[in-house]
Amino acid sequence: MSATSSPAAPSPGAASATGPVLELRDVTVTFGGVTALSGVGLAVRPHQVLGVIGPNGAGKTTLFNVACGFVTPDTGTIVREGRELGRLHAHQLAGLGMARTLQGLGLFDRMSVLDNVVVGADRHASVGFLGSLLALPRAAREERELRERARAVLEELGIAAYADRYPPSLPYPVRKRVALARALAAEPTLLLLDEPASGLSADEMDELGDLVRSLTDRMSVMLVEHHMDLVMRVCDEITVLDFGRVIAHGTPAEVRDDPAVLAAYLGEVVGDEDAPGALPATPEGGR
Ligand SMILES: Nc1ncnc2c1ncn2[C@@H]1O[C@H](COP(=O)(O)OP(=O)(O)OP(=O)(O)O)[C@@H](O)[C@H]1O
Repeated sequence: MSATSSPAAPSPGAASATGPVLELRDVTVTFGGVTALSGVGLAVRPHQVLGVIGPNGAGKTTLFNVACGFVTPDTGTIVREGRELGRLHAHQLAGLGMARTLQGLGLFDRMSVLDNVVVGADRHASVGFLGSLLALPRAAREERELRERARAVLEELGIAAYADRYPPSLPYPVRKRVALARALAAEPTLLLLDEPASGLSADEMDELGDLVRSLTDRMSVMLVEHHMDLVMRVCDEITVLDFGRVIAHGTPAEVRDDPAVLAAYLGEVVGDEDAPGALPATPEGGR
């Protein structure tokens, strides 16, 4: 199965590299006696949505954590725009132009929605927390700009009306959008999404798909996701894992028809198209 280049045209101002914005090369991860990933390679290209799928236990979460730099592989390398990454802490991601959302959302319950998103936008602040405490004029200006950027992202995601609310009072799909807004506020060039569709209705998932596609003019996206219909609809390319190995890679159409992929999912879905992992029988607007 052959890799294809992204159909999305690069736009000025986003990632300038023509090579991959993120590469995993020959990555192996073991936990005790369990091999979670074995010799895995993948590449996220500029302005592309790369999907990562696989049955339960295939290694998707481990791969996501490796891509974020939170799990150090036993062997292999992670390369961000040509630069090899070592182990990272969460606060270092933004400086690398990376942002991610997690299944657990990780919102601050005692901060307003707007403040949660401001935390994400903070990457651009140069004065920092101490400057804010001392109320330096520059800090005040940066604070204003951060809040403006955060409000703009809330508008973009259609949740500006919730700016002054607190996460615990909001429905789950709105909280998911807040988590996404926080990631986008950092203006990343690479967005890593872990199961963004979990807990969403079919309509909400469609909206999420449109939104993810709309981001590709300014960033690349790696989407780790169970919901096959979403993956098939929004991804330019898909890497399929099973038992910690890449068993297929290609366009949605190529992956959908791959016998190895069908075999890997057979035990999981048995023709139940409503199941999260079910492979749709017909293309759903695949590009
Ligand atoms: N911290 C850990 N300690 C031991 N084994 C682990 C650990 N994390 C993952 N594993 C094992 O590694 C393998 C891959 O797990 P991983 O969670 O990455 O798969 P997954 O594709 O995300 O699964 P799911 O779809 O069920 O979330 C599994 O066999 C899992 O049991």
